[in-house]
Amino acid sequence: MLSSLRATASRSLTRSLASQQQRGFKCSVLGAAGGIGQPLSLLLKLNPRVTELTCYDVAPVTPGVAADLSHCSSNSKCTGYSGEDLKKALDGCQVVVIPAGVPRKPGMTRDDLFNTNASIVKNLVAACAEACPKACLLIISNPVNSTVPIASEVLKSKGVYDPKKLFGVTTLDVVRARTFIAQAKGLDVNKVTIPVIGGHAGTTIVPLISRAEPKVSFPDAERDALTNRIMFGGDEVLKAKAGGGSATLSMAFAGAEFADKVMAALDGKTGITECTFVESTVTSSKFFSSPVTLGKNGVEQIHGYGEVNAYEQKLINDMLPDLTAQVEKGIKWAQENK
Ligand SMILES: NC(=O)C1=CN([C@@H]2O[C@H](COP(=O)(O)OP(=O)(O)OC[C@H]3O[C@@H](n4cnc5c(N)ncnc54)[C@H](O)[C@@H]3O)[C@@H](O)[C@H]2O)C=CC1
Ligand SMILES: O=C([O-])CC(=O)C(=O)O
Repeated sequence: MLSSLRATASRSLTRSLASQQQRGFKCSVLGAAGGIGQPLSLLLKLNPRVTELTCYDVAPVTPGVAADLSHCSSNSKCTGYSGEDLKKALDGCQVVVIPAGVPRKPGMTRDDLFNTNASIVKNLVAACAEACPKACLLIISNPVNSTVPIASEVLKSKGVYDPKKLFGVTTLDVVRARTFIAQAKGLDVNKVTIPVIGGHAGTTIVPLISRAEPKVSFPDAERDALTNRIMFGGDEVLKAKAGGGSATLSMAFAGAEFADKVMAALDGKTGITECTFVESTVTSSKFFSSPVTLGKNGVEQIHGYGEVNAYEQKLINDMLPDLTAQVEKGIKWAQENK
């Protein structure tokens, strides 16, 4: 009798421990040998939600990058692929993060990258459509305002577009806003939240400082300077690197953070809301970044940007034509380059 009670108790303990266990994810980084790709792959290799990581890049060093990562003593397998082996890297992936493509040089806008990066993103997303059509795709390659619409068109043409699973990664804008506000007000950065909406290029990046938590306020000149610094944070790094590339380490941090949130939500964790650039009806732009609740199937609910002050509303109104044009440029290019 006692031993049967013990067996029942042990079975129920095992079941309850199993239910607490995290689901494991197979992830891929495309562009994994690059300035963002390498530190991003490292952070994903160390993420306990990741059980398998594949690294793909056109650079022949990529299997070596993966061999290097595979020696890290975390509970995930890591393999590397280059050249023709893209589909092998993507096979069975649930999450694919794409930082492949050329970065800016000083004096360039993100839109100047369009001609090169549009076809890189198109080809990589086409391979995802064939090898892992149900994966969540997290696009980092610039210009995000156009590459995400391009990705949507490619997925549509392959008959596998699920708008709930396509994300433009705008997390770096939020990371910068949190950091700069925490520095300005002497706050713990881990307790600062702020929505940053719109797109991911210059003035299309709109931080809603009036909605930061904890509440903060600035004299107008300081608010203007802070807003400008968040909008042009990428240029600050570009200038500081003086021809040596754009933001890589902070982007890897932001990309790994966003990928972790997506995986946590896929795994059933509730209440995760992040700003991300998705197909949207919040404004007249077909794609827009606003707070999005993530769930078991990717996007669960797209929230409006809520109440904003007159200053922020003007920033939104002023940039919407540019954002819309950049989105439409991506859609048109993809439709003409099937
Ligand atoms: N969304 C965001 O917030 C941010 C986006 N970016 C963007 O991320 C992209 C990558 O930046 P970095 O890592 O600094 O550049 P990088 O030049 O250091 O690395 C890019 C990598 O992509 C690889 N690549 C090129 N074509 C490829 C293809 N067809 N398939 C697979 N891999 C390919 C290259 O071999 C290289 O290793 C740029 O477009 C940059 O503008 C950068 C920072 C922030
Ligand atoms: O500025 C760039 O070109 C890279 C980028 O998107 C950023 O750092 O926000």
